[in-house]
Amino acid sequence: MNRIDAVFQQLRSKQEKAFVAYVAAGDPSFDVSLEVIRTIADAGADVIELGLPFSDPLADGIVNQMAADRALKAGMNTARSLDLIREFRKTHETPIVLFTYLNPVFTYGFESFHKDAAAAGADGILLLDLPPEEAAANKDLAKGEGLHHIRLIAPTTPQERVELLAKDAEGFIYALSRTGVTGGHGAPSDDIAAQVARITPHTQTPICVGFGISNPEQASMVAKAGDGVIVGSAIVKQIELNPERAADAVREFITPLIEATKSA
Ligand SMILES: O=P(O)(O)OC[C@@H](O)[C@@H](O)c1c[nH]c2ccccc12
Repeated sequence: MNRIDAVFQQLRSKQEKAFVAYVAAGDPSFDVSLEVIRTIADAGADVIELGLPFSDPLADGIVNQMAADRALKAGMNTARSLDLIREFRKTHETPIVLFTYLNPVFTYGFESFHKDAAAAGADGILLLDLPPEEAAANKDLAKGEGLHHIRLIAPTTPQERVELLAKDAEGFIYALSRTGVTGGHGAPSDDIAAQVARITPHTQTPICVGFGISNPEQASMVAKAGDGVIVGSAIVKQIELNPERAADAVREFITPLIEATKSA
């Protein structure tokens, strides 16, 4: 069974919500990044969303842009990101969703990317700029390799499209708490429950909510509305601020977020 499905099945039986942590692969270096993702897993995160650094991350705010930049400067690329997963898999079973844009995947080779990502130990792929209408070939490949294709639903997604996306969803659905790019300070809008309610009747697939979540109160509010909480920029910021003790800083930061998610 895909590790993502196994985790959500367990969570469902415990009636617990998922905590999903995003970091950029290789930020600020290969070795520190490996320590960071091991620490995130040990702290109790249910899924790791790992960003493959890309030079033109159009949906990312400044914090994630700078993280990708640090990683690229440290020599990260797609192949090294897969090495990072391979190293992580020697010690940990936490599911990994690879987040990236279409461009680096095309550069690497679409088919070999899916094959190599699955072989390295990835469990899902989120290709930000691959619309579902154009995803047919990708989906076949992803399925072929046992990788789940994670889909985004935004507050601006029309209802017919929500239904289309929900019907074919795999692993979990990524519901954006609001429009715009990642990071940002505004609290996620309080109609998150309404957002989730737009999707729930059309799928059995768990719905996780992300964008702009940075403190335990928000995590708790979001965990009550959906099946999981996704936090990115606020974690990445800890790495930016504490390059010398990145893993410890990340652990200290996410522990209360995970507690808030689990007790929601
Ligand atoms: O950073 P935030 O606001 O906590 O949002 C999650 C996010 O970082 C992560 O899921 C992500 C990184 N890059 C993205 C681009 C688009 C959508 C989502 C993402």
